[in-house]
Amino acid sequence: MTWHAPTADAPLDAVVVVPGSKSLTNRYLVLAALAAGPSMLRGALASRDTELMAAGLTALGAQEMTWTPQGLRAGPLLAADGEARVDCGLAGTVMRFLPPVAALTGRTTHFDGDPEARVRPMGPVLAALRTLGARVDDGGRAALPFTVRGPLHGGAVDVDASTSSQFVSGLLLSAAALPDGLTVRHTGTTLPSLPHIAMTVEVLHEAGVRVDDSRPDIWQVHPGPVAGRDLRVEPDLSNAAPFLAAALVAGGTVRVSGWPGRTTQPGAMLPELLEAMGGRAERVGDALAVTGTGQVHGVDVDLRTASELAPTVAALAALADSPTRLRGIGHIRGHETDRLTALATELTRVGAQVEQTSDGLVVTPRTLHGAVWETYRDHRMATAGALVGLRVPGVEVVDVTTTRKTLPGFVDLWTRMLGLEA
Ligand SMILES: O=C(O)C1=C[C@@H](OP(=O)(O)O)[C@@H](O)[C@H](O)C1
Ligand SMILES: C=C(OP(=O)(O)O)C(=O)O
Repeated sequence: MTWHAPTADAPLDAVVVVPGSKSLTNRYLVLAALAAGPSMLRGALASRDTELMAAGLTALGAQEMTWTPQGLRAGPLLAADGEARVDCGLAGTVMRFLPPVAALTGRTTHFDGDPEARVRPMGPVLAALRTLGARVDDGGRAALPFTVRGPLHGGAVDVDASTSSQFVSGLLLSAAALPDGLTVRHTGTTLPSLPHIAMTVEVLHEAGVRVDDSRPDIWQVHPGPVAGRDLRVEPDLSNAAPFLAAALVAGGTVRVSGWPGRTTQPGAMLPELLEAMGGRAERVGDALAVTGTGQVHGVDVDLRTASELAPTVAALAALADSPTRLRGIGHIRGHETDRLTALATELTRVGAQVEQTSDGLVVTPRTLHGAVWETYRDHRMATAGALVGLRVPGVEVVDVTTTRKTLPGFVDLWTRMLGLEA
């Protein structure tokens, strides 16, 4: 089934309310399960990735995971017997954050996920768990499916997180529950997505956990209780990206409400990035408003701290008036799909000239034409196709419902932004 991406036939004038952040919701859920008392996550994201996280924590013994109109009520883990099973779907946060939690419970836990998840990198997490005393059976594949059994002792562990910052975040999130705490040292030459590690440190601090991150590439989590919390989840700024980018393509203004004044989300980079590509970004009340003219400029940008934005920026680049170079994102070959190949293939199919480099893409705009846009079960490939379709008639996005990974209401929000009936 394909979705006919609508073109924008007039400048935009829209307010978009984007649901809660996937990265924050799933961190808060893990900490809620490790806390001593109940938590309430107001504005939590309800999507496939967060539902899988809640279900995984329930399988591991979480007392409560209840969606209410106000948000998600989450209760701590209780001791439970027997073997547990966790379905990771295609969620990096579930497959990297839950194995340490499973090891803490001492139960044998079987992890698996979608076929596409079985090629996502897991080796450094599994090696770290073994170093810390857990038994891991992965059949030598260093990938899903695998079985984990605790106990887990703390201390210190080295991890090469050059293919995903989530290896570090996953270990840190569980570390306060270890009797000795845990010091994690990154040993690789590059480290992507530093803001996501800062996000992990920040949510730990907010839950009363002491973390020392004063040395580069080393994080020390002290043992201690995790506080149950009543909190509000920020909107997902990475999901806001294609909507704000739409203003550059179609002209007019798109406002995303509830934009945080300060945030660890990589979407913090969007105002500067969209300005470099030809927009104007300003705060209006609690919103970020982006205004465009319909003319998009190419950029040369290192996206290693914000690689989730790469599909949006690559789609914009194909509609620009000059070439774009994206750097620092070799690791996104291990995201939901090999995103460098997927973006190069689909942008080439609609007529752009795209070269893959070792750590990114060079996109040279050409006259584009409609085509079937494959999405490879990748939510951000679907939203990138929608963005190209704003300008290019006849873009047919395959399996647009893949957006339910983090944004189940995508098609509704997109058509409403265009002033069309949802
Ligand atoms: O910790 C997180 O919530 C995330 C970290 C990043 O992963 P990588 O470091 O693998 O890019 C990001 O791309 C992903 O979407 C979410
Ligand atoms: C890379 C992403 O997801 P995940 O959390 O599955 O790694 C993403 O959402 O762009």
